[in-house]
Amino acid sequence: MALMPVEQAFERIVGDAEPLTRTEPVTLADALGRVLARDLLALRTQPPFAASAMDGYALRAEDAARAGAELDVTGESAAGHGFDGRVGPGEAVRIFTGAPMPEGADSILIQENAEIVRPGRIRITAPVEAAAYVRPDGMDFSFGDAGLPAGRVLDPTAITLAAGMNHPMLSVLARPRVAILATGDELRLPGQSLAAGQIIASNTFGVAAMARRAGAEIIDLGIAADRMDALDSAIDSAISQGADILVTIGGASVGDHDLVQKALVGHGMNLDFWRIAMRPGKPLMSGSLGPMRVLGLPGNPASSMVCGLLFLEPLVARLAGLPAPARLKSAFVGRELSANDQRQDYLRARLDTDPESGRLTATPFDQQDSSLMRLFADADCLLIRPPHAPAARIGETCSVLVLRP
Ligand SMILES: Nc1nc2c(c(=O)[nH]1)N[C@H]1C(S)=C(S)[C@@H](COP(=O)(O)OP(=O)(O)OC[C@H]3O[C@@H](n4cnc5c(N)ncnc54)[C@H](O)[C@@H]3O)O[C@H]1N2
Ligand code: MOO
Repeated sequence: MALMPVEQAFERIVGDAEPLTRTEPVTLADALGRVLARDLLALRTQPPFAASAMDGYALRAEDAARAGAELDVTGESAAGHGFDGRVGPGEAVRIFTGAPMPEGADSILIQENAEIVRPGRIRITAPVEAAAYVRPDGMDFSFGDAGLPAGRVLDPTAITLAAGMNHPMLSVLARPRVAILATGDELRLPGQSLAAGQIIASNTFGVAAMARRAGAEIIDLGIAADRMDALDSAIDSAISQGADILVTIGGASVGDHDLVQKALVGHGMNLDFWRIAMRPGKPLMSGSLGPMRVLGLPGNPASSMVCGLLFLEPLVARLAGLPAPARLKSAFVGRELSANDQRQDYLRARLDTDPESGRLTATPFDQQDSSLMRLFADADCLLIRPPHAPAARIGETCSVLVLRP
């Protein structure tokens, strides 16, 4: 199989992906970042009564058209405790923000424009305009009004509106279920003691974090040894737990112990493509096993991270109904670069921002071996070198993927 160009691979993996149709109820407290599954209508009217927007006096504007007019204060209306009587000519009712307008009153005199002549009597120091500081009922929304559309990502303002419309629970799209399987006889978990030749299965944690950040729920399948029976039972487990995506890590290349593809094909996986024209990440594999999508990431830590950023993150976001982070930016090249071969390079690089112009300069690190994770954690971006790009000089324009947008 020829190496698949990166853009084509993206189209094959992400192009036709649609948000999941499964839904689940969540409380308002758990709604942050979730995606509304149905249009949300108001279950009440807000405000449910004409209300004062200020602390002051409720009165009839015709009694307060000139400074110097005096009025009798006949009662009080506070939020939660309205005034039962009626405001008649020459009368006012003490009122507070959010309190119901008493009957007969049509306007609010703010208290800064009132002098207390004596208890129960005020003088107006500035004329009051008709309807001043009155919020009519339903000013925000009325029962049955459209509040939030299906597909809306629930951020703090949307959650406040949903609560105000009297929805204690919200129906949201289910999170895509991403099963993650590390493969390799050499792998142990962080904290376990290591025998000679063993290393830590570190990638799974980063790939899981990446998927969760993009909106996934994680199914941790642990580590499978490089044996068909171990791989078979892990694949069975992903299927039985209803994974939407199975991500395998390692065993994707051409070595004698790289059995992942064989095990998946044995389960009936439809292999879409294997091997892609990029560096790092060449042995990337994509396929489907029934309704479950399968992404086989290479084992090298930098390779799995780059493949995760390019393909897993946008796929998860798409299935979750969430926008993928905008990572692509333009920058200047910070060091000379040699001509590229047929694989699209993603070079771990430092990104400097000119404090005055805001211009970005990306300077790739000297070392780019795909096993180096310390450098990756130091990097701010990945500088993209297209296939067959000629040598680049300092100051040329390039594209970068920012790692912390
Ligand atoms: N003859 C060839 N050899 C290799 C080729 C090739 O085309 N011809 N491709 C190379 C490329 S490119 C990559 S990338 C690697 C990827 O190989 P695999 O996906 O089969 O990965 P493994 O061999 O299982 O592991 C590679 C490396 O990464 C370590 N590893 C594996 N899993 C994890 C994990 N979960 N956390 C941390 N580290 C992990 C593993 O111990 C190896 O050191 O193949 C090249 N070879
Ligand atoms: O693609 Mo491998 O990821 O170059 O090391």
